[in-house]
Amino acid sequence: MANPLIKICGLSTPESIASAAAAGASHVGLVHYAPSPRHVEIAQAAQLRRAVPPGVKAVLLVVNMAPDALAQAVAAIRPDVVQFHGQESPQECAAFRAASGLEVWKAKGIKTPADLAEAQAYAGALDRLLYDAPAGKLPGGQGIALDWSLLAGYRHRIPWGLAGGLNADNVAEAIRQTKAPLVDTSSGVESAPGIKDVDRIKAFCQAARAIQS
Ligand SMILES: O=C(O)c1ccccc1N[C@@H]1O[C@H](COP(=O)(O)O)[C@@H](O)[C@H]1O
Repeated sequence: MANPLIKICGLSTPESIASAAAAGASHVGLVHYAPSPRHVEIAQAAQLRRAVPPGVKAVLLVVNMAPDALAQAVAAIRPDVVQFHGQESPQECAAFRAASGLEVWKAKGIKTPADLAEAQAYAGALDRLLYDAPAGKLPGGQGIALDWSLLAGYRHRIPWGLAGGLNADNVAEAIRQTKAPLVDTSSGVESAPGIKDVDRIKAFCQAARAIQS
């Protein structure tokens, strides 16, 4: 199995972006969602985006954002990828993808086999589906894992990734069970909500790459 891509999300300082890149992350995420402890304003996100080194993709995470506001945010930040993490429909994702020309991901909360089957309706509308635990108080960033056994052996209709409660201690097992081609973490590499920890980022990336089959 090839090494999975690694996304470290919820970064809010140039130093944490540099740490994630140095540790081997393929993607770094900026959260623009006011209720989140990882929220960054547009101007700050645009500055942080300039700190993302070549070869690492910048992901802008948004939740149910109005199309005009999203277009303005994208124009200012210039992300490589937009990750929708709310109730955005396949039609909305497809329309944004066609209009922006950007790579588009959509996170879906998965609790049952039916949820997983329903998520495949996004095939054709996206570049990647991201499976997460179902929304709680926040739509994501909750540190809660989904039941990985749901994904074991599943025939996905679209490129995908695994999010939700991943950390250095469990990511290897999550990859072993699910064969995830991309793993995504936020709260699992923090010392407190919104505060990224360089050593945890390093340990996560090492553990994600250590798996062989
Ligand atoms: O990180 C947040 O605060 C957040 C807020 C709103 C939507 C999504 C958010 N985070 C994303 O959720 C998944 C799982 O996060 P975790 O590893 O369980 O903390 C991931 O894609 C985060 O980027």
